[in-house]
Amino acid sequence: MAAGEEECAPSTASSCKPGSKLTFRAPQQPYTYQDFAYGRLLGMGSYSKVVRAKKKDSGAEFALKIMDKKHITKENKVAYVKMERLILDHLDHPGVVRLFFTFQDTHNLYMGLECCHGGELFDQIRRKGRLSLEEARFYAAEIVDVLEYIHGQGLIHRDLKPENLLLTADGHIKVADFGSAKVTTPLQNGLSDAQADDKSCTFVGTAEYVSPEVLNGHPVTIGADLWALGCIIYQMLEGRPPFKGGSEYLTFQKVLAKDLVIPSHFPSAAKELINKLLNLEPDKRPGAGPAGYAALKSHAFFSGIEWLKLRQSAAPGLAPSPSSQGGGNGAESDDSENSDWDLAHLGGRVSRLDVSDASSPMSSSNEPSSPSAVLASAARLLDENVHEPWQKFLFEGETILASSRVRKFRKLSVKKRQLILTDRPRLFYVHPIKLVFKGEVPWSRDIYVRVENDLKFCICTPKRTYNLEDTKGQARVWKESIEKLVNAK
Ligand SMILES: Nc1ncnc2c1ncn2[C@@H]1O[C@H](COP(=O)(O)OP(=O)(O)OP(=O)(O)O)[C@@H](O)[C@H]1O
Repeated sequence: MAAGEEECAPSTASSCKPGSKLTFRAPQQPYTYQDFAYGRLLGMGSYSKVVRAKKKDSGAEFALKIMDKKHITKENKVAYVKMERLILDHLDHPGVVRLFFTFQDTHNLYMGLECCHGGELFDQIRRKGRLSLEEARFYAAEIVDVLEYIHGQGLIHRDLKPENLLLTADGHIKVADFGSAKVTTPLQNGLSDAQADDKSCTFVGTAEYVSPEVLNGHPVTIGADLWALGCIIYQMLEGRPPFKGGSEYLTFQKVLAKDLVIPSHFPSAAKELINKLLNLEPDKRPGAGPAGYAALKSHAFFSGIEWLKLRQSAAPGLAPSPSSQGGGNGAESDDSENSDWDLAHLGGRVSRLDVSDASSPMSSSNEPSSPSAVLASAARLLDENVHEPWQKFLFEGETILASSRVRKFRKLSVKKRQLILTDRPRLFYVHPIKLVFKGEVPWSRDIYVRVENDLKFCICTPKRTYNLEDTKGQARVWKESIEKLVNAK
């Protein structure tokens, strides 16, 4: 079979006929993970790790998205992965993250993506508190520009949120994560939405950005992405999303009721646009009506935007991550001149940056050997406080590996708890003030952690899912810490 051609597997998510040949712009390559040197962890998704990687022979740099095959199968995400691969292969726009190649080995699937050094828009909002009108206008315009393209290609993203809007080193927006996308018109590569699990009427997306019609089970239209755009513009200007309850359920109630307060400091054009985008009727949102995108692009909020020169114009400056303060343009640190680009470099860092796990080919003899050694650093990261108050809950010889204050959600209640992970291993929570033992997450090799964003995460056990929020935004560190221990031999 020629490079770039792949046989269409019978179970593929696309509608192509089994046995027919697909030609990919981003071919499946015979690479192995040893063909790359690795830099820092760029991000964690619910079923992937994304790490900076450099091809050893060419020096070309990528964001390598690594997906554990077992996890994907267990989580029923096979269709999502295939969908994302086919869509990224098809899309060709400066505002969409480019896919260059894929490869696989026994444990993992890999996607070689264009690396977005500026990180997530989510982090820019968090670091700056809120964005200025000019910054918000620029980012919103770039999002509109790329949405017009995506919708014009017959696709609906369905999970637009600041975590999926990445930034290049010079601060331009790139949309990522097309795993939840819906195809409304079959693509040239044969992809249609004839997925086994037709998701057109099911809830897909993230609570804070999901539109009311999706919650009501109506078929999704491009209006769903325009609703999310309204939420994102609000969040850029205010620092938090417009609909946010104490739990997912309460967030949904706010969305359904359009329980919205637009802050008085918003300029009137912003207020008006947000209100229009958050119209309860999807086809009344600007961009979704008969006038198409012209109605959106000509709105007063975008006055002064030169739509055809957006990508050539100077983007807002990036706020650096706290760890890279003091140098550069705000793009994430660990630049190629200074970093080691090898596995020892990964293993030498705290577990947050250690993207390998014991069962994957990313494991290396350079890694600290004992789980405690790896996790000791994570524990420091999670909680600067001494572990003194929690000692009374430990068995003799038991050591705390990680501990931090969390909010624990169950049904409609929210409780403050201290979550504690030990080397036994044990994972339990206590009342942080009364110092009373409150419960334990039964430990098993089937535990895994789903990260929703920096704050929110779920610890999933075969019998129960624990919905938690780390008040210091260390959800990803919890995932790394717990799963590292689960996978430890
Ligand atoms: N090309 C890239 N360049 C830089 N960072 C990236 C890139 N792609 C992904 N990331 C980082 O990795 C994170 C997870 O990636 P992605 O959203 O694609 O994973 P996922 O498993 O599909 O996630 P989700 O849980 O949102 O479905 C992103 O939020 C981002 O921080």
